[in-house]
Amino acid sequence: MKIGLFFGSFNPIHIGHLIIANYMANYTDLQQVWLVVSPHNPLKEKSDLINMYDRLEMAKLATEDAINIRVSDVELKLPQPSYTIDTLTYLHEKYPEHEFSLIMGSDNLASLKKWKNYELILRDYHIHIYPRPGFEIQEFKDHQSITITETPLMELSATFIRKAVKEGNNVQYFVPDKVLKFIDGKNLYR
Ligand SMILES: Nc1ncnc2c1ncn2[C@@H]1O[C@H](COP(=O)(O)OP(=O)(O)OP(=O)(O)O)[C@@H](O)[C@H]1O
Ligand SMILES: O=C(O)c1ccc[n+]([C@@H]2O[C@H](COP(=O)([O-])O)[C@@H](O)[C@H]2O)c1
Repeated sequence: MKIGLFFGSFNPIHIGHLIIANYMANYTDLQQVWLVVSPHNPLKEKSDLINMYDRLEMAKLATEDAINIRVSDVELKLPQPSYTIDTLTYLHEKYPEHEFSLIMGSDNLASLKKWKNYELILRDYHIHIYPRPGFEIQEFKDHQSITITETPLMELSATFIRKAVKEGNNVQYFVPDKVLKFIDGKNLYR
């Protein structure tokens, strides 16, 4: 099966992520998208990161009824911080029957050279890029491993949502209802 891996902290998952996942899972040649919850992105501060089990749970709640979208907890069991090449190698060995590729925003493509063994990622895996405003696709544009998609965009960030919740603002519709209830029920991000 052709599976697109969408890595993120998902702190929390929001409709910006879900629009990308749905587009990739249902409008491209990918048959499934797996949301891979990263305990700790090697290039990000850990400061306002809530625990990985709550982030995993929210990703699952958000995609319970989704078509062709699954959530993977693989990085929760691997060493931290989570280097994408290590996760790809692990998945490739564990599921030889699947063909894995990556789903990545143009913001991440712009900093790909800082990733561990990025040349190996580019050599061995296909990458589906979606545009992020402010991050023009320049480098790697014509690389054989890169496909640029026309994904609809919703410019929302988890940072915006965390700040809004902290300030007592209403984030209904920015995250799915089940995620909103989970955040309220556990008093997260206050
Ligand atoms: N609104 C959005 N539209 C498209 N892609 C997004 C959006 N928000 C985040 N992404 C992408 O989703 C991936 C996972 O993102 P991540 O979980 O770090 O979320 P984030 O909203 O960017 O988080 P934060 O604000 O905490 O940095 C990243 O590659 C990021 O570029
Ligand atoms: O492998 C790396 O070196 C690497 C460096 C930076 C980011 N990543 C992964 O990319 C994913 C999305 O990154 P971000 O910055 O949008 O949160 C996240 O899950 C990280 O684990 C991976």
